[in-house]
Amino acid sequence: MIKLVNVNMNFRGKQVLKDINLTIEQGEIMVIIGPSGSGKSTLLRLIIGLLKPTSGEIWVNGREITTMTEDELNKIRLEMGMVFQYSALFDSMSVGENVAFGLRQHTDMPEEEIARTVRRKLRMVGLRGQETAMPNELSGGMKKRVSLARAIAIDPHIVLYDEPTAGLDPIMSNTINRLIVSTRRMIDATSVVVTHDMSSVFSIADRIAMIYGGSIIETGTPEKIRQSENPIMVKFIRGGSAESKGRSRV
Ligand SMILES: Nc1ncnc2c1ncn2[C@@H]1O[C@H](COP(=O)(O)OP(=O)(O)OP(=O)(O)O)[C@@H](O)[C@H]1O
Repeated sequence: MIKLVNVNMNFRGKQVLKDINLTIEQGEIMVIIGPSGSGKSTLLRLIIGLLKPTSGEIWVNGREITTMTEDELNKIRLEMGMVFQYSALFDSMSVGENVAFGLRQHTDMPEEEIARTVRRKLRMVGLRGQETAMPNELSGGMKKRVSLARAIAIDPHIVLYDEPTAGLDPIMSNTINRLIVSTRRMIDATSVVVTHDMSSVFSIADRIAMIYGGSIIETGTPEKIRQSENPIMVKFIRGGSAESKGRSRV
């Protein structure tokens, strides 16, 4: 479970997140939406402990992380996997080495077991047998899938996704969305997904939180959000769809 209590974040005096209160239950897929610059990525970086809030508490699986040392945070991060916006694979390493990276860095798992785990995780994301491929031989969607396999290699309790379908065509976006849902089912992970892509939002979310100007203006199930009468939300849902269609043609 993830819980943010009265979280404020300022960058050089500019308030980027204002009094955020948000609870994400164990096993839930929470999708964070909001316009560009509203503070979505900042929220993810706070949850993974890359940023410390100006004030407020952040609880991850029952522990308050804002007062932790870097060593303590590194341990907590082992319970989290992150899928970065641009996949962030190591280009000089093969697919298998990318997926194995965290296991080699943070566990003393024997090589045979690492190889078995890598094989299993690649199978989960539909990339069976791609261990020796290099990232530059892969399409954007395949890179995203490798990035997901790497994020879940150490069986995290929490998976964070930053714009997982950005730049992908609608078919590959659907594949990634199905993987987000099946990953939650397979490893019972709590998932936080930041996205602009409104078609993804409604197909994967258990709940949606809308950030606007640094504040959460509405939280609820997809049905509740669809029926929202908040003019900002109504406008965003319509505009967001148009934006995601435009982007997917690129
Ligand atoms: N390290 C930083 N230093 C100063 N300002 C920052 C920093 N990180 C983010 N900001 C500012 O905080 C605001 C929110 O940024 P953030 O990246 O969280 O928004 P976002 O909702 O994820 O936007 P996008 O959808 O465009 O990725 C922006 O005005 C940004 O310029």
